[in-house]
Amino acid sequence: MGFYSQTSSILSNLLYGKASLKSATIGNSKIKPEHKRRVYAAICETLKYSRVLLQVLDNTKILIGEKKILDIDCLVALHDLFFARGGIQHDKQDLNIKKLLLKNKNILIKEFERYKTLNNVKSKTDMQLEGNDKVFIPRYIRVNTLKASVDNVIERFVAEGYKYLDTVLYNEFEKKLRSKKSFCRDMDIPNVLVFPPSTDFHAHEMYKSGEIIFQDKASCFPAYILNPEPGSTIIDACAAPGNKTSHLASIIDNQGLIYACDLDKVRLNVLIKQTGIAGCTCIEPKCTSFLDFDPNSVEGKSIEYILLDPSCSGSGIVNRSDQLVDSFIDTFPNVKKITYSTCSIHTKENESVVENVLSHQNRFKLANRSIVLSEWNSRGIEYPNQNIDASLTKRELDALVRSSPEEMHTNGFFVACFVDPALIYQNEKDNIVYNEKRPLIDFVKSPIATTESQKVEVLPATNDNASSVETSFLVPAKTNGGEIDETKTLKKQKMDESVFNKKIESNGNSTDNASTKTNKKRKSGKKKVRQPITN
Ligand SMILES: C[S@@+](CC[C@H](N)C(=O)[O-])C[C@H]1O[C@@H](n2cnc3c(N)ncnc32)[C@H](O)[C@@H]1O
Repeated sequence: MGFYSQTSSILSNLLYGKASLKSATIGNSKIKPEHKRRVYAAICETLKYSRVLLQVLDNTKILIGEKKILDIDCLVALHDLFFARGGIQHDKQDLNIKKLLLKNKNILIKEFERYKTLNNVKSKTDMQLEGNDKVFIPRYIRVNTLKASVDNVIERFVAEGYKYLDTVLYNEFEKKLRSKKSFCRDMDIPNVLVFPPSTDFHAHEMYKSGEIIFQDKASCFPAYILNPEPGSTIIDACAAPGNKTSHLASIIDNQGLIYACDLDKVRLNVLIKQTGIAGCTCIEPKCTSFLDFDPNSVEGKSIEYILLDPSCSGSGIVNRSDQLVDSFIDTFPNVKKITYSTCSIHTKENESVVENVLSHQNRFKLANRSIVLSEWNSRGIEYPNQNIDASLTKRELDALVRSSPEEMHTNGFFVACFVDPALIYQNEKDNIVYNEKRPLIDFVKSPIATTESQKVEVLPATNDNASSVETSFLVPAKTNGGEIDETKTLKKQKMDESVFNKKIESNGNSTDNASTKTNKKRKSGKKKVRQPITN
């Protein structure tokens, strides 16, 4: 793996708030010991100037039309171009990044000089981020309402000596959650509690019993926005390790049916275990690509809601997300609402995907801001676009939800909500953003790879590492840079496969808990023996 690819992947984790500087560099076993200090120094330096680097890159628009390189991939090399004595490093790796920057070297330097003039920069220090620019991400806990009420959980924490603070807004978290033993209720998402970042509840009884779940606030957005009613039939399309699945189960109060699809058996195994601990009884796990779910089968026709939360950033999905969403939207006849979410901050994986979806089909429209976290201030952003006619309007951008560590104190996140106007209730029809003018463009579908290349390595499925599992999937998995040892991953999956199949077939304890039981919508009272669909 080249130096620039490796450092940019680490940088991306840091900017998303998914790792600390030390653990991502000095404590990172994937970096050769002799390179650790150099990587650490490069990251520190680049982070210091990240604001100006991003701004210059954005202003030059050199990434427009660039399919494989994201802005974050260029930051360390751009830092070297502007600040390092020898400029961009000479070696045989990272050719694409280097080619792009060197081809545009003059434009970049000119824009950098313009930035300095406009911002009255007198020395390098004027361009550095200040100490108070560092991000503050609290420890978020979702109360699992299948097992406990939020009031009861608050009471129990108070009884343990925690100080409950009333009505704290997200922009006051940093100021008010200074004391280790203070906490508050989140004002945006029901049943979410907010603690200081260093809080660790891994050993807490309420965590072990599944009454509280570690889930970043932004990761609660999709299920909350989808808001299915009890009795609904839902696909959680990229479900593992299952935080959003258990959130959906608690929203429908276990009444209904959730097909939880995931390609990765190991991760699906974690989902089965975790949703079992959480007391979910309305989940049917399927070890399959969601694209293999037959929309015209009886099951397919019953689907009303879809939560689509694919892997993003470097996992290879970047140029396919639009097609993935599109293939879902086109096919399921009775789907009325779909959320598309990513833990990415890149417009290519977010706003551009939404634009593509709206440009290639006519059935689904964007749900209006009024039903998509209307009070949330961080919305869709403008993005480099070659096709002005197709670009999202201000109202459409306003219908999208974004979140970032710096501004909103959560991990980086994005959500769009699509609705079928013909299927939603009459009184909800004002909640749609129509854009009649958008020209429809034929969608040329290219084959979608849905197998090994997307699989990511996970930790063993134990209750104790549930939060690490959350971290492991949030950390973008670079497949192109060799950060993941595919052979190891596959071996591990093979080993876990037999355990998984045994569990499914025998309807063992944890499987039982996670399986579909009483479902108001299902007429037959018979218990179905679930079979994983394998590819
Ligand atoms: C971002 S993670 C999902 C996190 C999950 N929604 C949660 O909240 O816990 C993406 C997941 O999508 C799965 N995946 C990727 N492509 C898929 C496909 N075509 N069908 C089903 N699952 C897929 C990956 O194995 C990975 O577990």
